[in-house]
Amino acid sequence: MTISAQTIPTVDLSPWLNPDASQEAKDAVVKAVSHACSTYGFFNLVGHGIPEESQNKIFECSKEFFDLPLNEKMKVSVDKSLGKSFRGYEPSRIQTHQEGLLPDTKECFITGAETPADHPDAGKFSTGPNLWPGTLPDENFRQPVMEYRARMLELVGILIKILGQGLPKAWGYSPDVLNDILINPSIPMRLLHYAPETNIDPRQFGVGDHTDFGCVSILLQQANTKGLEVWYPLTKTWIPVPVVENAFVINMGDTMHRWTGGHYRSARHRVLISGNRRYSVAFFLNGNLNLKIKPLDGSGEEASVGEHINLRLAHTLGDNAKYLK
Ligand SMILES: O=C(O)CCC(=O)C(=O)O
Ligand SMILES: [Fe+2]
Repeated sequence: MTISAQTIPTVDLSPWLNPDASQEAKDAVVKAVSHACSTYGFFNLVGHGIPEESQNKIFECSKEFFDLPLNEKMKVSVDKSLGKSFRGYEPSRIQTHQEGLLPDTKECFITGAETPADHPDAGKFSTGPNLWPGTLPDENFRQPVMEYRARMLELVGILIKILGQGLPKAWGYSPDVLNDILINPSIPMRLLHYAPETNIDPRQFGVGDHTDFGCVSILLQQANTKGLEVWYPLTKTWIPVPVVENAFVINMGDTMHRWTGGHYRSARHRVLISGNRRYSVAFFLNGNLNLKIKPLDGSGEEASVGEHINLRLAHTLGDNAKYLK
């Protein structure tokens, strides 16, 4: 038998969201998600109920922000965020994912759960107030960004429940076993912009070969763009992830991989650069940073979610890890 994979699977969430759908139809969603996450670690999600206006709006926000002059963007750069909260603008060519690669060309704007500066945890890793550009009116930027984040949090909560139900029955856990990750979670979101590049060095990527650090990532790709690729170990090839209309790309991160003993795979992926501009939005469920997770298959040691993610991020930042100090 030859193993070939042209692209990642697509899963329709609508039976899960439909109160009139049969139990069989809901079970089929669990099966499809579980299979996609254990085989590829990636899938396209359709039937998610998030209106297209909401998707269009977040791209409008991205364009408004990235069109600002560099000096305006630098007024909210991550080095200005409180302590280790890691919010705001991250310029191009800051993060390097692999030795031998040049730093990523992407620029991004990072937000997280809004924690006021006087909260006792503000300034701890991934925790604190967001930075908002003073020149963009709240109703054009802050409000729609926060609304989109709220929708993503709701969606990731649904995905965690499905993933809990899809764990191997032989492990004997309650389907709620993953739910504690959703208590006061770290949920960074990156508006991403890939400017058109000329004279492309083969060591340069929009985002270099990496795995995500957290539990579940939800990515929205701009229509009619390309560049995202996933590594498929069975064929040892990079599979392109073309944009599927009205779909989110869902992928597993390292924390989920570790927690499930590799059952849900954190797959390597990267973004190629080209002469074309591209926007995307990546929402990451890192999860409750204080939670200690032990591989559910009994395969390894307990680890703290927060320490694991902080170390992984610092590694990719190299000298720029000063932003986390
Ligand atoms: O922009 C994309 O398509 C992917 C971005 C990504 O992989 C990341 O930010 O971790
Ligand atoms: Fe990623």
